[in-house]
Amino acid sequence: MELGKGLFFRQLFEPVSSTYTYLLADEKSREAVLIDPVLETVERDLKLLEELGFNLKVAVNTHCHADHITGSGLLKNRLHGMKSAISRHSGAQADIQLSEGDKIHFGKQHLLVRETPGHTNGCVTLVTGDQSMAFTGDALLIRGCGRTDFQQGCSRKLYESVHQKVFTLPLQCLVYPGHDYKGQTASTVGEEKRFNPRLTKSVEEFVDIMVNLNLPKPAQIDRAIPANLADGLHEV
Ligand SMILES: N[C@@H](CCC(=O)N[C@@H](CSS)C(=O)NCC(=O)O)C(=O)O
Ligand SMILES: [Fe+2]
Repeated sequence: MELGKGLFFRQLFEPVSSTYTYLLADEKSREAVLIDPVLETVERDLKLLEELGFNLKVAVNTHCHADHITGSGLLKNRLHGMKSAISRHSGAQADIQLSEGDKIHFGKQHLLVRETPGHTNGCVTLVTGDQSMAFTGDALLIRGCGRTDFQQGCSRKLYESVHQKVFTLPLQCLVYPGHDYKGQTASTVGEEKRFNPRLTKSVEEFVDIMVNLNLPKPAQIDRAIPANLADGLHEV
């Protein structure tokens, strides 16, 4: 999809962990950013970058993932000069440690970092310069949100993050999550403010919903977290 002001955008999917990877690029300079690349789909992403003539500057992880190994480390090994990025609160290694208000530049475009802890301490939401798109990682999912029962999860913190840092964006801002398990691809801030079954509730009701989710552990958690703390380069 080519958007206004020369921003290229593509949503990519990894079916085993139901993870979305996002490719954004500046049409003119050909500089690109990948959000949440997955180890198993690195070859696909490299091929696409080469076919489209993009130069990957940064691979950014929205948080230290528990359900899949990031592709950022392998991409770094394959692409000279590319840098990895993650929140400084994540405890994970990366070339760039992100903080609230930081900008990730690619050509004339940028992504603004909004810290949205709660699913993990180091979760960030990345917002395009024109506030038309927000990449929410696992903080806000479509009609859902990230679980808060491991990795320093805190339901009250997550509720506050989403209300203060995502729901304050323009209503028409598109929401692109880190995962979807039901075949949904995107939402908007306005839709989630009206229809999200968890985050439209009071904070007390939200905490109660989250305590009672009773989700099984992600299948890959025991290998994914140690690997992702090392930028996806440590295998156990
Ligand atoms: N079954 C999947 C893991 C599903 C899961 O726990 N997803 C996380 C995001 S990945 S850390 C989550 O927060 N889910 C919230 C929800 O309400 O589903 C697997 O084995 O990988
Ligand atoms: Fe997660």
